[in-house]
Amino acid sequence: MASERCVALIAHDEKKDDMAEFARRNRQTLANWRIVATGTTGGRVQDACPDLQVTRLKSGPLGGDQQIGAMIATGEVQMLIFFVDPLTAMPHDVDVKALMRLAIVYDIPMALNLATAGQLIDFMRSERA
Ligand SMILES: O=C(CO)COP(=O)(O)O
Repeated sequence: MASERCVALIAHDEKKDDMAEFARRNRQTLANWRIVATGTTGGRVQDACPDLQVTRLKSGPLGGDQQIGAMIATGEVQMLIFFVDPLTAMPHDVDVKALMRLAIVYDIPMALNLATAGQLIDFMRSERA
C-alpha cells in the first residue's frame, strides 16, 4: 500500500531552502508516504509542512546518511530525494558516497537535484492509486 512506502529526504545546507520549498509544494503527495530525513533537513521540512509526519534521524555529518543507507539496505526506504550541494566540500563526503552507492546497489529511485525530484514526485503521485 502506498502509505507504507518510505521516502528519505536529505539536503545539504545550501539546498535546504530548496528542499523546504519542494516539500511545501508537494506536501499532499508526500503525505501518502512515510518520510524519514536527516536531522536538520527533517526540521526544515517539518517547519515548512507542519502537517507532515517526519521521522528525523541524526544529522548527516553525525551519521544520518549512514542511517538512511542502512534503511535502504534493509528495505525500509524505497526512494531517496537528496538535494546535493556540488560546490562545497563536505567533511562526511565518504558517508554521502556510501549512501549513494547503496541506493545504486539496491536500485531504488534516487533524485539528486530538483529536476529529477520533480519527476519522482510525478511517479509518487501515480503510485498513490
Ligand atoms: O549532511 C547532510 C547530508 O549529507 C544532511 O544532514 P542534515 O539534514 O542534518 O543537515
